[in-house]
Amino acid sequence: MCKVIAIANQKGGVGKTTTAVNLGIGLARKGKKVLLIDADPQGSMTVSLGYDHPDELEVTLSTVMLKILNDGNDCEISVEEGILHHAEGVDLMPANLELSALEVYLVNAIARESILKLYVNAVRAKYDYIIIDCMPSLGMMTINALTAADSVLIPVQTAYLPVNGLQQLISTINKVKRQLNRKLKIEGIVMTMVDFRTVYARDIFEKIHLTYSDSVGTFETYIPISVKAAETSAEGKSIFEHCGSGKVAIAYGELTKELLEHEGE
Ligand SMILES: Nc1ncnc2c1ncn2[C@@H]1O[C@H](COP(=O)(O)OP(=O)(O)OP(=O)(O)O)[C@@H](O)[C@H]1O
Ligand SMILES: [Mg+2]
Repeated sequence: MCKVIAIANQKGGVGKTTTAVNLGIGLARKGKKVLLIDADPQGSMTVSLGYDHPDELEVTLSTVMLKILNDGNDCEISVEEGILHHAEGVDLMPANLELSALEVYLVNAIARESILKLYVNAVRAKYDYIIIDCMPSLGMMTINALTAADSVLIPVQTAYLPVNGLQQLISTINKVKRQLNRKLKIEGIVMTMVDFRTVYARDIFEKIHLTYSDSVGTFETYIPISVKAAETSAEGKSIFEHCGSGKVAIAYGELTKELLEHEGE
């Protein structure tokens, strides 16, 4: 059975892409077959896996989504089309700027929220996990990701208390759940870039736990701040390859285990 997880938060720079890449590769290191889907026109996931010029890629997520939009249910999707195979054992459906044009196009399309889901359904039999890296907005691409997903994992940066933003995200998730995807679950909040040297970090950390651990769920594992994490995206590697003994690699290893425990594995 394949599980599809969207990594979402409309706030920018909270660690969505870093979490999607390292959780995906963490799962692959545990023997799982993993597809990473870059659903952000910035192509950060594509670049951080070492594909430095996403605009030169011939087939990307926007190519396959456009095909589905044009052909509807008659569309034949080849499971290999556009897929890149990364050296660390994950597959990637890349993205580039064309995805923002597609997002505009989606607004007037029939079944506009379910286009990514049709793609995911066509390829999911091949994988144990599909992880979708969302863009920092609650626009049509993120709605597509939430509609295609079984669960959503929410990275939250502990630099400030993100109450309003989180409420808005949770209410969007609930709306998608009511109207488009009844089975959507919240996998939990993961706190990222945690820096207990700052005055407020522990305070915010505890407040988030207190406020959300029952209602939404929070992961026990948190991701500490480290320059090593920032370096990996420039290297096209995971944190496990870049600095396997460091605290961020250990944390992403723990996060992977915690996620597998959700499945009872
Ligand atoms: N644990 C960490 N410690 C230090 N820096 C980190 C850590 N995790 C991520 N970063 C860095 O913080 C920046 C933002 O991270 P990332 O790109 O993963 O966030 P994002 O939520 O995907 O951003 P966007 O909203 O633009 O898509 C990047 O430069 C990344 O390398
Ligand atoms: Mg990102």
